Amino acid sequence: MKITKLMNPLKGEIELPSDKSISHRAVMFGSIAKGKTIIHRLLLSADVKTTLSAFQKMGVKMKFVGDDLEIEGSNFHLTQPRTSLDFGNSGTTARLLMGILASQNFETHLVGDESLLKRPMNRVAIPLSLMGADVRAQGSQATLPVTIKGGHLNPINYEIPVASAQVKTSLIFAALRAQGKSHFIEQLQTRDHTERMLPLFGGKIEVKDLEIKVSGPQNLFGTTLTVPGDFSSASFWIVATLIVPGSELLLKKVGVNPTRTGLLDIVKTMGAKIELLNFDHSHETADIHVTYTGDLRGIEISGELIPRCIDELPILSLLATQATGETVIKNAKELRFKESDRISSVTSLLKSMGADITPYEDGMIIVGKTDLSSSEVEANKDHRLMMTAVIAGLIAENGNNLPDNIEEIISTSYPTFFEDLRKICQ
Ligand SMILES: O=C(O)C1=C[C@@H](OP(=O)(O)O)[C@@H](O)[C@H](O)C1
Ligand SMILES: C=C(OP(=O)(O)O)C(=O)O
Repeated sequence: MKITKLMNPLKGEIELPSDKSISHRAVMFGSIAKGKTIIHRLLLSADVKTTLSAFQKMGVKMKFVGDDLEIEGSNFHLTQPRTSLDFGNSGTTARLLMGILASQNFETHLVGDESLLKRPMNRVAIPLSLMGADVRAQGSQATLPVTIKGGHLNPINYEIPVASAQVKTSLIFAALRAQGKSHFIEQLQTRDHTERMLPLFGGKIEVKDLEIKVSGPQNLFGTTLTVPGDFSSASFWIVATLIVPGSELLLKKVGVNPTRTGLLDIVKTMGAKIELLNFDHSHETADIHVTYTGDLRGIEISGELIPRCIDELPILSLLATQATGETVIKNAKELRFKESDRISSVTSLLKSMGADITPYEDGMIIVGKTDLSSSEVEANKDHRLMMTAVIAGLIAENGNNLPDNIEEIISTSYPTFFEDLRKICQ
């Protein structure tokens, strides 16, 4: 596929697809709760379909009624799947489900695609084993294929060594079924969708700054919930607006949970014109209005900001190529453990387009402003890298040549990405 340089600004509005992290959790909570859960606006991306199919294979009944998904919860009584569970490209499905499977009294074999097979699972395998689950995996990183046999769980006191919402959530799921009170400490605040959703299902959790306490065993009860628009998906259009001269977009009903919106703080500090309108407190959504100004400056992105923008760092790196001066991204080693090693994949993508970008062990330094040139983009199973390549193509002399299966890769999180792009191109 070829993406060509835009001659006109981006204009109009987009209603964002629903949030991937929240969709995964809504399906998981609905599947382990007792009774019926109704989910409005579930994201039907490849990763979320992976989560749906895993629970169906473990006996959970679900059906669509109109646009709503209705789940008949299992009350934590899942059944052993007849085949391996294939988690495809989805790290969230793999790590969170291991936390749920840790309390299930049967053995399950877990596999994934070539990208997921490389991603470390020891971050959940170690604490879940300490709680009593039997986890067998590959090598020192405990990569997939994993065999997990759950059962009786003990509570633990555990300082989570990496800033990871996936690890935190996996442990919360396990702690809900342990005999006693578990106590976790996070290194930095990561996305808190699980902590917010658990009480909606009747669960109890104590959260104070970076400390979390969960008593088990607890039962959960089905509920009705609506998934907000995905801020991470919105970030591609925010950056597109900020780099295509004359652009102006309204992004509607986007989730603006502060643990996710580091990119808003970052682009404001860089000098962007961006505002939140129509804030809806009950759903924590807002419309984001963003306007091109053209005079952005490089900044440092580090520390507590990193978990608040972890999935936005590829597209922020593109933005940095269009800002004056140096952008320094550090404390972001976690980028190396995503769908690709995002420090090296982002560096090679932007370098191939002529950017001044230097990779480091835990980040990158990008010096702008650079006129980007066209590139033959290599196929990569990383949806966020591929969306970054598309947006970069909108400003590159002669555009970008993209891999043929790019739509399929992007459907991991954003199945209507190209439809939305066409809507705002004039
Ligand atoms: O909990 C989640 O839904 C996610 C947490 C983050 O991963 P880590 O927990 O590995 O940082 C993020 O990168 C991923 O896209 C989704
Ligand atoms: C890292 C991501 O997802 P996951 O870990 O679920 O594969 C992502 O969506 O950028």
